[in-house]
Amino acid sequence: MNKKTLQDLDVKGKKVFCRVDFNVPMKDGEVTDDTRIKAALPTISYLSEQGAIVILASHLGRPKGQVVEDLRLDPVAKRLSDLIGKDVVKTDAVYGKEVNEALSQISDGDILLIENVRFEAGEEKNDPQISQSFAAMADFYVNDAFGAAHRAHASTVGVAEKLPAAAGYLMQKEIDVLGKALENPERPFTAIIGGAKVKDKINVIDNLLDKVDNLIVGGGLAYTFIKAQGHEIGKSLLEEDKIDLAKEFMKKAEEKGVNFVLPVDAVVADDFSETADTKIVSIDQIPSDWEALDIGPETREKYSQIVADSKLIIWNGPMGVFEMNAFAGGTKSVAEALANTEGYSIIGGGDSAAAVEKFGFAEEMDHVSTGGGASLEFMEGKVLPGVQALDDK
Ligand SMILES: Nc1ncnc2c1ncn2[C@@H]1O[C@H](COP(=O)(O)OP(=O)(O)OP(=O)(O)O)[C@@H](O)[C@H]1O
Ligand SMILES: O=C(O)[C@H](O)COP(=O)(O)O
Repeated sequence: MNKKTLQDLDVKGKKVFCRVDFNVPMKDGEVTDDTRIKAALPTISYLSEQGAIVILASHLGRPKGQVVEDLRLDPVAKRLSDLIGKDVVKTDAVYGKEVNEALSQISDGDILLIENVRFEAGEEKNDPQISQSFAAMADFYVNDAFGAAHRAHASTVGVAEKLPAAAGYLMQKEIDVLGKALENPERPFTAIIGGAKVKDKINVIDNLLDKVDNLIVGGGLAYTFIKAQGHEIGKSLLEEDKIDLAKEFMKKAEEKGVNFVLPVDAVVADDFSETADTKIVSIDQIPSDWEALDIGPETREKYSQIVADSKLIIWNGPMGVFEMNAFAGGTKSVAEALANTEGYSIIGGGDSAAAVEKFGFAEEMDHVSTGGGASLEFMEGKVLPGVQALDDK
């Protein structure tokens, strides 16, 4: 990475405003998945051990500039404190008198978490007044929030422009792993793209077709491609206006010598429900009033074999409606293949990360990105504003 990192800052006795992505799932006031908090610990511990005063900032949910009681960061502060084995001071304000008072009472090495930055309307607008308030609190800015690096907000971009700004360890690792994979891949390089909508994955597929040896498509978006091949897909997910684009992608793959792989069979259901009647059919035999909700056994076998034969695999988006047990088998098989391959396995965040976690394979993966939208935009080849705003080396 060509950006400054923690090693470039002398933080002893200084205040560091550190943006993290603590946008974690919560239920009844408890953090239900602390993956993102754990992922930020190396940076937080390092800053604290170096004797910096660590001012942490994060968003949680989308409160849209209002105070939403359920989106306060107190449960996060508690979990962080348990994980790091140290008190974490939490303020109810994002900036201002309360935060300044708290800061005046803490010592080098201490950690303070300000309130959900999205309680302030100016955060998402990258309002210069808010970023100035953040900058006024500190001597340095560190961004460790890879998951929010695709957002150009006051706490991710504005403040970075007002202070000496460097990447934290998590940010550095995410950019290094994903960047290296896309720029200088070990081959065979396989991308597996799933999920629901072609329109959300257009730029990812387009960018990956320039880089991969195998492009595997699964999930709901596969059926627009199956339709483009001339097969009937019954009531399966279809984006009619993307059929021509699907044809273009298949043509581009052929021209580039990319092995473009689509399902050969599917689990079809007579209803979008856990209790629907289901059967396995060949991909050209989808009944007109049924819908394909998972890849079939032959497809699973085929995809798993390609994964086993690859040196590098990047996966984004589930193979079926994995939230329902009846249609989770395809996603589980692919997750298992990634867990078992000798190739380097990268999970592109969001639903796919949730799926590998659900099936118990997360530990087996080489890299599970903490970014959902951010990893997707990175794979699209976009420059992430939160990274761009950091100081060059
Ligand atoms: N065959 C299918 N028919 C309908 N929906 C499907 C099918 N396969 C997968 N899905 C649904 O796709 C959804 C995920 O799609 P979406 O495009 O939102 O995810 P994603 O954003 O690609 O995932 P990620 O968060 O990993 O980037 C899941 O909720 C899943 O149930
Ligand atoms: O969960 C995420 O993907 C990040 O925290 C970004 O959240 P956002 O989509 O609400 O900006």
